Amino acid sequence: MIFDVEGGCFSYPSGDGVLNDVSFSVEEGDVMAILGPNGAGKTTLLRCMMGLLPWRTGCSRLDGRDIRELSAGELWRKVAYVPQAKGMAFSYSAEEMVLLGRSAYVSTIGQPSKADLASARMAMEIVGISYLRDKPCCRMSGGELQMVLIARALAAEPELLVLDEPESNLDYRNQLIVLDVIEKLARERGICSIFNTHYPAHALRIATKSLLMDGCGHASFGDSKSIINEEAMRSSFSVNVRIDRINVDSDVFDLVVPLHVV
Ligand SMILES: Nc1ncnc2c1ncn2[C@@H]1O[C@H](COP(=O)(O)OP(=O)(O)OP(=O)(O)O)[C@@H](O)[C@H]1O
Repeated sequence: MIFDVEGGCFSYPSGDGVLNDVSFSVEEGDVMAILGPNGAGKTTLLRCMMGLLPWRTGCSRLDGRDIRELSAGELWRKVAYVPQAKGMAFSYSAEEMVLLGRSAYVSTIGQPSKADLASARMAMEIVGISYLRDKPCCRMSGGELQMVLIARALAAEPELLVLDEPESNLDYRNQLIVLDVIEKLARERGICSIFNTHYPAHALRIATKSLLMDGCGHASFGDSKSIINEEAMRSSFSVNVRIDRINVDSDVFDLVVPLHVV
């Protein structure tokens, strides 16, 4: 699987250009982080790249084919979207919610098959939430719901997962669990993920590639360790940062410390 965007430009009818000539490419096993200040266009980019908003110029391609040429079924069998886990009014149980991820495979009048149920249960096992099977989504914590939404996306057996700020609103433990799941899916199953984040340290922790937006619609793309540097962070966020590394036992961690506003 190769997913790429070439020369993507977009502006809302109301205003200025939000995205100017954005290009990137990811493939099986990659994890890509999208970083940038508030309002830089991260969510807009996610929506444009999946075809939910129309590129003014440029295109998104899946395995070399412009996604506008693909049927909805062809696209959504390969790409799954994980929205932000903001409280949910649905009284569906976790299992029912995860089964919705099979909708690309179930006809509108059909019932989920045994294979659909098996896929849903496997997805819950992969993200470690089998114990939540019967819990109603409306009574879940943000962390539990985030994992259910990731499992729902996985139930579709996608090749590309697109996640909108998957670690926002989560405590330290749940942040690490979500990051570990994304990293493990890439490493063990080759599932590529693209995620928006406000945490550069998270990008350095799990993202092979990063796209850093500058607030004027432009973006730099490349290996995370080369893209996320002190100068680029200062230029993009107008904040001085210190990036350092620490060794803990045999692991190396990148620290990104915001120092002060420029
Ligand atoms: N539906 C819309 N109509 C018009 N302008 C919009 C719309 N949605 C977003 N915008 C504008 O587009 C710009 C980019 O918004 P977007 O939500 O993509 O930024 P973001 O980087 O995801 O921000 P944040 O980090 O705050 O979530 C902002 O100036 C925003 O006000």
